[in-house]
Amino acid sequence: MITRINNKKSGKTRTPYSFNFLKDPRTRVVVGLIFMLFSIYLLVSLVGFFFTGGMDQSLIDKETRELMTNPDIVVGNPGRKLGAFLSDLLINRWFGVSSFIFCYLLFIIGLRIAGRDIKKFGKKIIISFVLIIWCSLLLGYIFTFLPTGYVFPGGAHGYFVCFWLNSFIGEIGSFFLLIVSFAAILFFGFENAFNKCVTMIKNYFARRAQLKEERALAREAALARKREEMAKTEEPEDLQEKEEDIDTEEKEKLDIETVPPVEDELFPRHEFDTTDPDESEKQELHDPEEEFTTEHHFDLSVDKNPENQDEHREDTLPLTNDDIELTVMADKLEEQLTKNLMPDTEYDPTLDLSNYQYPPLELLEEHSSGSQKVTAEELEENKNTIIETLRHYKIEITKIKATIGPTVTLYEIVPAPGIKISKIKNLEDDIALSLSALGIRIIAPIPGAGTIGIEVPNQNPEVVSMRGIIASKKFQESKYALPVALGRTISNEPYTFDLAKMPHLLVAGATGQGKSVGLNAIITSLLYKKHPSQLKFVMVDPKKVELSIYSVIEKHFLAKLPDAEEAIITDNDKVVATLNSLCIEMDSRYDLLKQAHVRNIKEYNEKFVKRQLNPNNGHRYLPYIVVVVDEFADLIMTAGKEVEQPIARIAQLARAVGIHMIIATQRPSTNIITGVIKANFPARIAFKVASMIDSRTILDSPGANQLIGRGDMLISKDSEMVRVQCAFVDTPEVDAITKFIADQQGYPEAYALPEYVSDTENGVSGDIDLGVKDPLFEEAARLVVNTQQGSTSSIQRRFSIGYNRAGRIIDQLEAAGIVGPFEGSKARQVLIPDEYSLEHILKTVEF
Ligand SMILES: Nc1ncnc2c1ncn2[C@@H]1O[C@H](COP(=O)(O)OP(=O)(O)OP(=O)(O)O)[C@@H](O)[C@H]1O
Repeated sequence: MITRINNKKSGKTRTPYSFNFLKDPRTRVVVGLIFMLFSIYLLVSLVGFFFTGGMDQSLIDKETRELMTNPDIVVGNPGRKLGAFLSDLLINRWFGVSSFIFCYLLFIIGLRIAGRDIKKFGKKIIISFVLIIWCSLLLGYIFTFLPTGYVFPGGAHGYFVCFWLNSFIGEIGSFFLLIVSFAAILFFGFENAFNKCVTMIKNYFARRAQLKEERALAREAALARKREEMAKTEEPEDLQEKEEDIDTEEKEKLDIETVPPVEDELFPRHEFDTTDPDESEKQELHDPEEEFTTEHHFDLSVDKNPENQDEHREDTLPLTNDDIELTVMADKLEEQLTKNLMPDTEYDPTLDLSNYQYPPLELLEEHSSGSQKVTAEELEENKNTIIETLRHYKIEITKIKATIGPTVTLYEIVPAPGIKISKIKNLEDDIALSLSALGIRIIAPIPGAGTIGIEVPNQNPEVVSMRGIIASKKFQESKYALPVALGRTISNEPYTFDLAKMPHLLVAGATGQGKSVGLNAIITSLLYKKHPSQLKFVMVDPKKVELSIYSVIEKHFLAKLPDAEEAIITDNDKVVATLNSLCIEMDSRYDLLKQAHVRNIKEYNEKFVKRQLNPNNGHRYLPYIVVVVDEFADLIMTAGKEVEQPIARIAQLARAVGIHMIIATQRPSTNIITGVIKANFPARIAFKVASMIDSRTILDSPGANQLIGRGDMLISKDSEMVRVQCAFVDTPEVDAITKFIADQQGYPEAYALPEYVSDTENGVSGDIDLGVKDPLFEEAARLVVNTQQGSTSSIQRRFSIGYNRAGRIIDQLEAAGIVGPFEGSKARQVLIPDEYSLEHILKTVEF
């Protein structure tokens, strides 16, 4: 075996050294042992030198040959002649006291030869030599000013080099050189320790400053309480006098500073679900609520009980009862503070991808239909036909007004007094026949207008370009959480809405009527307005072709299961797992909201951005999640209840936590759009459907069957129905947008949804394989040590993983000796005090 080490002199070229003769492991062990024993022998001799060196001096000064051969010469060093000789050589003539490092060097070389793997062996050797030289210089420098006996602490090397240095750059110059070289050794040789020291010092000062403020605050609070109590018990006339007494007395004693009142946000109150054993574990260990309660119900008279005082004495200096309590309170505050020390600046979720560019408008095309506008003749003709047809049925009208839309023109009529509205409504088909046009829709009356509307399709419908809608002021200036620009209304107004308010969408339409274009319009408008950190899509596409176009933006905008290969889900089994995983995500988001005492994702994220929520407690910035299911019918047919249930659950609950669903189907029959689904999707979009029954299924009213197709749609929400011409966005445009996004830097991977283990898999997972280290093991270990909380649920929440996996990680942490065993309702004990010790364990832990 040929091993190479760094050449110590140049540090650049590598000189081979051969352990060929050590090929036999037995030889290696023996030689290694010799080195180690010799290092111990040397250590004993060096130590002995300090006791016997003076006496031995005259003996070893004799000629070496005589010293070695004459057995009558007896030296006092425990290593006898050789020991005395080597100690004198190393300490006095070479490097002084720092020669002790040679013992260490020999020992680790011995270990290495014996076959023990020593981490960073080369670095250790180099650092040892550098330290030998540096310590020798330091001692040489110090002892140029101090008298020495028979020992030169810096050795001849230290003495002579310093002597020369002092003459060359002076004592002060030498001093600075030593300091600088020491810092360099620390920095290059002990980089981790150096950085740790710097951060520790910084943290220490930051903590002290804040602690001082909080201590003063706590004292002030206690004082105020005492005053209050006094006010209750003392006679009014004595009160003022007493207060003054307390003020001066206590202030002198406690050195009170006036500080602003505590803000609740600094210590967010956490609530825990006591039904979850892990949560109660956590509660026992670090329940901020409990700490709060302790602070607020703090009563100076409580601890008159000597038993309680004893309890407190463990961590306080028992001066007076008041002092005991104040110190306990201050300690609790300190504990809180260490957990809550966070930077002052607001958290910027977009910072990870701060160079992200939103897609420019130029990627969209202008689908101009040129001269295809409604002509005056067409208007006049339609107007006359309507009047004549109605007259034919003895319906007189007093006024008619036309509003030209992109696909249809709305003729609003005001019937003569006494004409029943239902009569006109019943003539719908006759009027359609007279106008010889498909897609006539009569709105009787137009809500709020007091008129009757007749929508007549234009001979040359206009294509509404997505570009114009996205460019519209209404969309650009919208402040919606999830802004969607969908098309133009009958009066040519851009139609926009906030998906977050819908909160879910059901989209139906017969094949080829514009459903896919509609979905693309919704998705692209979101892509135009949202940063990747704010929005994630979960895309389900059983048809495998409709949404695949978005696969390239996986690392920017898509979310998927941790083990999924494709971000666009096409497999029905995966859909079930994904929907259930979304339910877990929903539940964990609810937990977070509950802990943060907010009602919805908007408030939660606002609080998080203001750094009022501590990421160490599992808090994280929550992106909105939009689930798009294209062809829901396929799913229901194959997976039935398995998909219906989670969809219904998400639809019922997910609004507050920012999960929204858009499900589309071309078969709006009642066995697909079931009562449960319908009840939970109040907002619905219908493209043209085949029959009135279909229209009723989707909209609860007829009308969708009378649409003219090609993006003509009815949107029903809040019991209001709007006819909108969907904006047209062509596949090449979507391609350009996704490519523009995909070409930019994204996250390392798609947004990971929590792992979902189905019940059937659960059965198997009983025998957890502890032999394979979980990929999250190290990160979880750091989390546990940093927060000093060993609970499964915090791991589950922090990494958005399933309970089983989090449990397996906790078991592995226990096996590695990082957390203690399961203790029922109590939290597991964290056995490692700090990250530094942890890193050491992580290097050595083996599975
Ligand atoms: N908003 C629109 N404006 C103009 N033309 C449109 C619009 N929407 C759709 N079309 C036309 O209709 C065609 C079919 O649209 P689309 O692919 O969206 O139908 P679909 O309902 O998704 O059909 P399928 O269910 O079979 O996928 C498009 O290729 C386009 O020519």
